[in-house]
Amino acid sequence: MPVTLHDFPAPVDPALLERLARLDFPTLGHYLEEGFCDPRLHRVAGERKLIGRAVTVRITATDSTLLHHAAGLVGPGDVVVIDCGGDRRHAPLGEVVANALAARGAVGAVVDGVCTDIDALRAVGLPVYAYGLSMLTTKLHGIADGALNTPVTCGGVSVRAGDLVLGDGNGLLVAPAGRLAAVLDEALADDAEEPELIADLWRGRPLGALTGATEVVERLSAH
Ligand SMILES: O=C([O-])CC(=O)C(=O)O
Ligand SMILES: [Mg+2]
Repeated sequence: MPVTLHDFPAPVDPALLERLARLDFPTLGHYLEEGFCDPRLHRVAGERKLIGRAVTVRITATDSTLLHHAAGLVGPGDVVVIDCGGDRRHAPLGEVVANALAARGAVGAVVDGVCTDIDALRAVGLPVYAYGLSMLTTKLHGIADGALNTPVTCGGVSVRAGDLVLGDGNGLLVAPAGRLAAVLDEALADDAEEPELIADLWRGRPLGALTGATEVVERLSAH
């Protein structure tokens, strides 16, 4: 099986990125159902919010040769999404790969597996998401299998090169730009209204009265 190399995706509209960056990402959880990664795939390093364009790399369980190659091709705003073929034992990313990505302007990495060098990774500051940590790493075996920028699976979600990757301490969402753009106005409006909602709660208004839930429950329970 050969190694497959596809082109890098088109750039993402900077205005969309700028508006998404202002959003509290879990607000999207009120509007979307698809694209949320398995919550066990969590942030292990990099406290800042993650937002960028997916570059996908599929490697085999034990061999990260293609990832090392791809690390020299990524650019500003990229998020490297690494499909390890389901492996959760061999870490393909640690201090060196994280520095390689950060040095080229990449804004994050997502490993559908484990990563290593956790203390050094935290010092790099690049947001990294993984299922966990491991001392056992991948090697440069040069196995003739793997793909760059073809669809991969990450956290149970299908990821295409060019999808947007949004992450914070709550988890990860991967979606095409259009799907996010379609709900962004409403989500930003929700965020803007939230301080007033919370202030009303402290003024003594019940949550169900403010959201309409109490009226629904009364109707549903009426005989
Ligand atoms: O080098 C690798 O393939 C994994 C690693 O330990 C690092 O990135 O520091
Ligand atoms: Mg290392």
